[in-house]
Amino acid sequence: MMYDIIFIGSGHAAWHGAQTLARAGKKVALIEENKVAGTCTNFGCNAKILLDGPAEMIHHLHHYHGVGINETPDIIWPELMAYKHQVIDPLSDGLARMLSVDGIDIIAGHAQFVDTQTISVGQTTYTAAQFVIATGQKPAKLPIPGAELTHDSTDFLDLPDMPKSMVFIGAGYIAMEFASIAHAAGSQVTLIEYGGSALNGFDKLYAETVVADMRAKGITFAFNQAVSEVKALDDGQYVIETSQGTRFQADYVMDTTGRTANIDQLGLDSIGVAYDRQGVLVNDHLQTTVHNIYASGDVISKSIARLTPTATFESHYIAKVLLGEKAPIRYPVVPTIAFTLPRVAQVGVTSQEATMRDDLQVIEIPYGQMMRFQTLNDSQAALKIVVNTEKKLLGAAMIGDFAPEIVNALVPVINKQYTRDDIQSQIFAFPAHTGVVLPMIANYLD
Ligand SMILES: Cc1cc2nc3c(=O)[nH]c(=O)nc-3n(C[C@H](O)[C@H](O)[C@H](O)COP(=O)(O)OP(=O)(O)OC[C@H]3O[C@@H](n4cnc5c(N)ncnc54)[C@H](O)[C@@H]3O)c2cc1C
Ligand SMILES: NC(=O)c1ccc[n+]([C@@H]2O[C@H](COP(=O)([O-])OP(=O)(O)OC[C@H]3O[C@@H](n4cnc5c(N)ncnc54)[C@H](O)[C@@H]3O)[C@@H](O)[C@H]2O)c1
Repeated sequence: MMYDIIFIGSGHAAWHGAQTLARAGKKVALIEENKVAGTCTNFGCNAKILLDGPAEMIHHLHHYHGVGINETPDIIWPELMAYKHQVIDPLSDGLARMLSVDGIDIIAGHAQFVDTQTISVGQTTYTAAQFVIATGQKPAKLPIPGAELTHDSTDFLDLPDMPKSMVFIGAGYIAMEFASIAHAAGSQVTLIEYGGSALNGFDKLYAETVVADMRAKGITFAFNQAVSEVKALDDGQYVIETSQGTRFQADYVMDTTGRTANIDQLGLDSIGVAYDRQGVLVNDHLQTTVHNIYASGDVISKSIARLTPTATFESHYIAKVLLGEKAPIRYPVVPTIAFTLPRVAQVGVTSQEATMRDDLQVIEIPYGQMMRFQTLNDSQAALKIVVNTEKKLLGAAMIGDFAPEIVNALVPVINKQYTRDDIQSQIFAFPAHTGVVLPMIANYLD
């Protein structure tokens, strides 16, 4: 079969662009070896945020302990997991149906390049004028004895019962988010982190505040410890040893030490597509070292955050390029959120970066303290904003239960370089969190 464009993968890095191209009259196929719709929909964001819901609710209720609420409900994990299956499982077929309406073919199986115009799936070959590698990432496995005894994020999001105790190796996004969920669901949780801090990339103070909050709830952290071996005990538990000589014991061990590009057995070497340890190399048009082959999403070797919205942005951009766009890709600021309890978020220039530059100022706004009638006793809620000498917003870090909504509200303020008047000439609903924070920020703009 001859196509105009074949996407390898069917996640956000693929299907948005595929849809645009098909609607523009191109003959398009997606090749998918697992569930259609990729990681975010099936094994990532969507399932995660659904399972986090009751944990978030309990976290909110805690703010009212002693001031109107005295009991916290329990999470019935098997019931919640059944609900997750009910909501998440049909999404894949739903997307497949939607894509077929646009005339997009979905080919099931593992794709491997034969040459720069041909790809094989099992015994069948398909040709295309252009290809997009959108194969994402897979969970990393530590190269240690007993690695096969550890579990990954996909296993966690499918747990039929919540183990009594869990060890997370690492304290990045996945470990911190899942540890919060597991703890709320009754598990005794320990995180063992190789570095000296959690949530690298987020504001240091806010990341430390989240760790302190999690510790206060009873979650254990061990920093500066490299896990060296995992052993199974006869009673079904596991021992986790570190190079520093510390031993931990738990019913379930999660390897949450990062993710690596899905480029094995794709045949990249044979056709000359270059890659490094981070993924496929691309130019500023997302073109690989082979002119008719592009790459999109998590599989790219890039400094930009590997997130669903960035994968979606790249997918849209590639569709435009394949339809004649000449301009190089220009990323707007990328907001990112760790769905811990409390949440932390970051967009644009970080406060750490700003403190090293004379032309930037960091302003702290402890809005949780200032707006206690509204912030549900979430008194730690706070923002650090970065403004330049022209008093324009360049970045912001924040902590608090409503950080996900606030960070998104700040995206246009940064991208469109809003002035004070741009904000003050609009009416925002009150007492919504964004309706409080935006006018506060306006005071610091010109
Ligand atoms: C647990 C977890 C939680 C996350 N939470 C968030 C969040 O809250 N917010 C956020 O923005 N991001 C989140 N992410 C990141 C987000 O899921 C990814 O950035 C996003 O899915 C990337 O999309 P993609 O299309 O590049 O890759 P994927 O969605 O991984 O899609 C790649 C697809 O390619 C297929 N594939 C691979 N190799 C082949 C092959 N050779 N042949 C055929 N098919 C192949 C795979 O099966 C997969 O379906 C999370 C990730 C995880 C793991
Ligand atoms: N909310 C979100 O947007 C979200 C949520 C989950 C995942 N993601 C995506 O998934 C990616 C992967 O997440 P992740 O949490 O697996 O990776 P990560 O890179 O965020 O964190 C991995 C952590 O493991 C630690 N580590 C590495 N080797 C170790 C060892 N031997 N012993 C102990 N600790 C060790 C690292 O120091 C790091 O802190 C993220 O970078 C992001 O792109 C995003």
